[in-house]
Amino acid sequence: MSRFARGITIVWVVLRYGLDELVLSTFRQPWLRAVTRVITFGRKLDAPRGQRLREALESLGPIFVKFGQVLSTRRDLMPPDIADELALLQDRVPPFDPDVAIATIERAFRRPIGEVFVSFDRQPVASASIAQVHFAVIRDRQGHAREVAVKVLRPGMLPVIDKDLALMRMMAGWVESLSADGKRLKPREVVAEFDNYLHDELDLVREAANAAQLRRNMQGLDLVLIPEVFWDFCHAEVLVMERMKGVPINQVDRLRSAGVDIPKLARDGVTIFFTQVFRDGFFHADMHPGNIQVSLAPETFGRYISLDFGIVGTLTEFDKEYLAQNFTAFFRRDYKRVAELHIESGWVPAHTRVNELEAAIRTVCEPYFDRPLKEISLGMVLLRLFQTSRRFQVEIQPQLVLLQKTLLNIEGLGRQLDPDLDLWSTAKPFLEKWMLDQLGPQRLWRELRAEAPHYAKILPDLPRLLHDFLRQRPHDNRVDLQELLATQKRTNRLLQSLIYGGLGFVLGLLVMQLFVRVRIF
Ligand SMILES: Nc1ncnc2c1ncn2[C@@H]1O[C@H](COP(=O)(O)OP(=O)(O)OP(=O)(O)O)[C@@H](O)[C@H]1O
Repeated sequence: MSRFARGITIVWVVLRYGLDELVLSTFRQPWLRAVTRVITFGRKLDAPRGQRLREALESLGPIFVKFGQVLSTRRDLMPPDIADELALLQDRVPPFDPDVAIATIERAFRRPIGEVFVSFDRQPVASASIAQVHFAVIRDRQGHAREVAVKVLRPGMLPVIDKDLALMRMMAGWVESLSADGKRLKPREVVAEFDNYLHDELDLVREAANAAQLRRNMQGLDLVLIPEVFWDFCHAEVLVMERMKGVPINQVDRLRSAGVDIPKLARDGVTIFFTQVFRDGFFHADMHPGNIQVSLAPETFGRYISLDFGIVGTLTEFDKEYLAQNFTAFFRRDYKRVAELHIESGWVPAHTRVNELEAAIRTVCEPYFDRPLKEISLGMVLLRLFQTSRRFQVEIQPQLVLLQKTLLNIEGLGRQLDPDLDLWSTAKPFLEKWMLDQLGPQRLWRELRAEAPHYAKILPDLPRLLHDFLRQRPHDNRVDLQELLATQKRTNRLLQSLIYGGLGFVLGLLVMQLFVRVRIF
């Protein structure tokens, strides 16, 4: 379909489902509203607006469905009724022909399928808009037969995606320029984010790399299994990984009757997530129940199995600091500190008044303390904080929005498993440890260690640099020598004060840690 015809289809769907009503009331051009009312005269719009939007996206095809799914997670931008309805969107599409999957694999590896795999199941186990999964058997480097899951990209997706994205960008531009409310919703920014997200999903090597990194990070925690990636069998369009065998996490009765400790499972989920966020700064950000299973195998009984690594979040030290400081200030009900943190970070425009921001934050946060601490949802706190900050023109970083969304998923999942889950006492040790880590001597030691390779590189050059320096000086060696001795004395004094100062600093930190431990929580 040409772009023009696709554009017409979209306009027709918009009118048919009454989506114009969602934005028209805010359109600045009264004539446009009048024209639309004439064209759509007699139209019946009984269903609620969220449902109409969901049905319209479904009728526009899988890329729009994915867009709706992504939008549903942006609760900081959407009214709740629309976000709830969009969350119902299912990325279910009929599987594509296995011969097409086989052709993609053969093209990727330039070998017939029989030479790539020992065996290959033609029947897919799952099929979504971007990819489908087949089970197969490979022979690994050691010659052992290994059961694998093979993810194959749906062919010809790139042009479809690019065409739909171009139309979405155009529509976003219209909404932004025609509607008074348009700028606040930042439609062009949302589409640009979606563009990144889709293009990332089209590169399975990227997903494989995410899986490998998470697997490495999670080793030793003994709470979660991540499939091994078989790099010899990976390509941008094909991902081959260890086949995992578990029970989907939403089959709680089955898990319970198999003897899984469900409250522990709930706590483990929170522990895994906080370890990923606060220890590694690298977290699985697509934690919906379809991507989580539980192992019942004797040697890994009760451990999580994580699947689908298309979306991960990365946090910088700055992001982690923002989160930890805000959470701790929040739990101390120190809203002034929360406001100051936003201003110190430079995210709020300079003219913002701290007390106004503080009052707004107090208004959204205080109602949470009406309930027991263990029931407070950190995801919700963050969401409210972001919504408030937006009113003060704070740009919230996408990785923090991703984190907030995942936090809501994890908490939702945890509470589903165990309604008595004490989120705060599970999360607290992580924040505590992280704060101590940031303030304590570990940080100094870590930073010195990080700089060590740099010193190792410049130290051998020092004699030469000194020699070069002296050669450039006039040839009055006596003066040079005196100067050098004076400099050396100064350096010695400086070194002495540095050592004493450093010792004092480390001691100070140790003492401070004791106070911090008492004061923060
Ligand atoms: N390593 C694996 N071992 C066993 N089954 C797997 C594995 N990877 C994927 N699957 C199966 O395939 C399904 C889809 O996988 P995945 O979620 O990675 O695909 P997707 O195309 O990203 O789907 P969606 O976008 O709907 O999440 C999983 O729910 C699971 O049933």
